[in-house]
Amino acid sequence: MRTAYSVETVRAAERELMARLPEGALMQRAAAGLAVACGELLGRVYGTRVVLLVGSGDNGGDALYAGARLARRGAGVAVVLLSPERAHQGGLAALRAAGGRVSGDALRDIACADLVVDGIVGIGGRGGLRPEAAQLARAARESALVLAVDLPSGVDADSGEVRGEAVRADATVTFGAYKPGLLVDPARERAGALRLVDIGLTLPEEADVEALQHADVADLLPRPTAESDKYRRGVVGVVAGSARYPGAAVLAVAGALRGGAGAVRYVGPAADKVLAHFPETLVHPGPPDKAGRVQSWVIGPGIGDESDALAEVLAADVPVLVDADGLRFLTPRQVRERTAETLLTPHAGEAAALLGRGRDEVEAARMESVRELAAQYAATVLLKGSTTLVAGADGPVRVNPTGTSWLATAGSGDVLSGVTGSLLAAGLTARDAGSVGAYLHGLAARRAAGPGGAPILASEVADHLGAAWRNVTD
Ligand SMILES: NC(=O)C1=CN([C@@H]2O[C@H](COP(=O)(O)OP(=O)(O)OC[C@H]3O[C@@H](n4cnc5c(N)ncnc54)[C@H](OP(=O)(O)O)[C@@H]3O)[C@@H](O)[C@H]2O)[C@@H](O)CC1
Ligand SMILES: [K+]
Repeated sequence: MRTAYSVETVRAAERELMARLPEGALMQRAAAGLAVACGELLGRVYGTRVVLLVGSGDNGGDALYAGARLARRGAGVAVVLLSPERAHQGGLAALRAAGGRVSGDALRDIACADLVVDGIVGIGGRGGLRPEAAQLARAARESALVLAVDLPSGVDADSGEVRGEAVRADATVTFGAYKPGLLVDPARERAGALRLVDIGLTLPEEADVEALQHADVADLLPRPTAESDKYRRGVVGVVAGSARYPGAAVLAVAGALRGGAGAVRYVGPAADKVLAHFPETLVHPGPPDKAGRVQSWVIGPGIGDESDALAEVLAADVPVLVDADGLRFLTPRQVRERTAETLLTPHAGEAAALLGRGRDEVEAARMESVRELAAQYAATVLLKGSTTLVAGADGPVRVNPTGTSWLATAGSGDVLSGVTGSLLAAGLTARDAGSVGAYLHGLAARRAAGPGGAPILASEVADHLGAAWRNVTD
């Protein structure tokens, strides 16, 4: 599991450790790790040109000490001081002693640099870059590799929000723990390749944000045993599609058949189309409460105005996943009254409608939005997007690390609903089903898109779910 911790938690852990170590020891650890990462990014150190952008805090201190190490190994190091009178004095002295110099012409030095190190601001930052820093960051981006110290300056460490301009880095070296913003867009996209330098912090067991990795997913995936039959493995009921949108039914069933449940029961008007594609489906014209037993329901993709079916499904005492059209008729009260789990899977536009705000506001503040929805509905919420998030009423927010922008294609959400609902039927909690479903779905899309990337169909994502599953468990 990759974990991330809020600034408050990281600061508390730092204080606790600093009290036990000689002054400056933590910064030296950070700087040593940073210098190694700079060397690796450059390929060689001797004879290279490095520019440090240094702000008024300890983030700049890290950059200065790392710069001193690089200068001692033969790099030409120039520092641009954004706030000369407040720069870290010890770091500046160390850089000078190692042969580094203060830049007299920032833009010219940046134009000749091989590497620009962004030590403008770290976890003490507020808001986007100030104008002078923004200009330097743009220049750096145009002419050199950019490595961010702890965080790309200008991004919010806790939420991943970018309010104004921010550095766009090729790589980010972060200290002690990943910060939530490094895993969540829009900030994640500014961070480039991530590297964690261990500085010896002791962190709480429960993280603020976590991202499943292959091994975590392999542990969570349902596995049939010798005693399993199709009913014991779970039956997922799918209420999807309509005369107008029969394809949504086919795609949701395509996902559900590959999500680990023993059987898929389709309920709705597109049974013929579903059977034509997947003869293994059990079908029923409805209503859902007459369709037979299921261990979970998926409702919503392409159902149009079928609000009666929604009320019936929500009245069932099994986990329910509500997606797409199903979200249009949902009230917080209906969900809060349920005893079994509910998983809502909106994209940003649907989340915005549920929250009564603009889509852009949700995109800009994804973490806050998903947490707020989960609290309002007392449900688990999977917010789809470039970094899909899964949040419950409490506990860490899960970030999906396997997403790809090729997934932004019609019908891919229907496939996700199906596979995730199937995992619910197989007995996973809503948090696990949501995060495992998103993980497999993302991997399947990457496989469908191929190594170089290419447009994909939602049905191809479904076709690759089996390969994604094997990829995780092999
Ligand atoms: N603690 C430790 O043990 C360790 C800490 N470590 C390192 O320290 C970093 C945290 O250092 P920090 O607390 O000094 O804050 P930091 O982020 O450098 O800057 C804050 C200053 O920036 C300014 N400022 C604010 N917003 C701004 C903006 N948008 N644009 C421009 N400037 C802005 C603001 O000053 P202002 O101008 O507002 O008065 C404020 O004073 C951390 O990220 C890690 O790298 C490592 O060495 C490991 C050990
Ligand atoms: K930084």
